[in-house]
Amino acid sequence: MLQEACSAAEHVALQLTRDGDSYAALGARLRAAQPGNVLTVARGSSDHAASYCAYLIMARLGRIVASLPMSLVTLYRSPLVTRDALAIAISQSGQSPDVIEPIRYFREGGATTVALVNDAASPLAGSAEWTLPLHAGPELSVAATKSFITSLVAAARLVAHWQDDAEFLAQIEALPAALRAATEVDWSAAIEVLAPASRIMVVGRGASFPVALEAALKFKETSVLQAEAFSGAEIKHGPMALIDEGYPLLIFATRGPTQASLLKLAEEMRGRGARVLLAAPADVSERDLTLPVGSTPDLDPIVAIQAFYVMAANLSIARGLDPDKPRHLSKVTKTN
Ligand SMILES: N[C@@H]1[C@@H](O)[C@H](O)[C@@H](COP(=O)(O)O)O[C@@H]1O
Repeated sequence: MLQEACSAAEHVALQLTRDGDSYAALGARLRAAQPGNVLTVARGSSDHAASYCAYLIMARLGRIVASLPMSLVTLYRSPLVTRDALAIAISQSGQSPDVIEPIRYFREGGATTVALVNDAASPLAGSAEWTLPLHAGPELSVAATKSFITSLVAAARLVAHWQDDAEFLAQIEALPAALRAATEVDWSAAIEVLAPASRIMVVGRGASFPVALEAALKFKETSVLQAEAFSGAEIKHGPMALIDEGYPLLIFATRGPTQASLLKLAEEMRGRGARVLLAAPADVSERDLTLPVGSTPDLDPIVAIQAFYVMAANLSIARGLDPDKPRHLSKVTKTN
């Protein structure tokens, strides 16, 4: 896991040299077609990448995006309207029927279908009209790392080309260097707190919420740690009742409109006795962990999760586990 996570920068660099014409052609098609409905289809870590993709599309293009509810196509056989739709699937393996079947359904119904997929020979890759490979190389560890990071980058490229935004594209080009630097950040303070922990809340908001979801899944998969992700706006609507003395909270306070509210939340939760691990950029003096940044706040989550992955792999080992062999889990899980 650690090795694969640390190789993300080189795979992102490779991805950025590939498929530029396809992304540009897809961007032109989307600007011309102006899809009315946009939906994402993905599972596990890939679904968290899809949440980031949805955030970028909504924030930068103003299009409303929904995550296709599970089972609607595969089990309910619901007669979903496909006209004017854009369906985006994200997957490392491209194997799960509940990702493949909806993409086939939407394609047959005339929608624009896109697969951001690592295995370019997979059934998913063959099902979508537009297949954009992640170029993450073989990923052997059960826990997705480099495929997640390359999915986020592919999502950002898709949006940049859809917007035809040269500035955002240039900012994306700077990601490999930022990712390399992020592998060097020292998050050992988190390991000290979390090695003996039995539960944790992971908090993000806006662009950082997808990485909070991803971090919580990694804690479960590789550290057998009961972890729940919440938006900073949700904590007070119920979850806060769980907070008692020493309750661990990891907060991803990336830059942007939500940062101030997350810093305030950190202070308030400290006041209630929580053991807060505030991950924030270097200019935030009250941080516990330094969050590396990208060239623009919308790319910060990509760099943030890179720093987190290094810590998560080491935490798993500190807890006496093998991050590459989580119990009960498989690399490829086929659900329908
Ligand atoms: N244990 C793995 C997860 O880590 C992964 O995120 C999910 C989605 O996989 P894929 O991206 O291949 O569709 O499948 C499995 O359940």
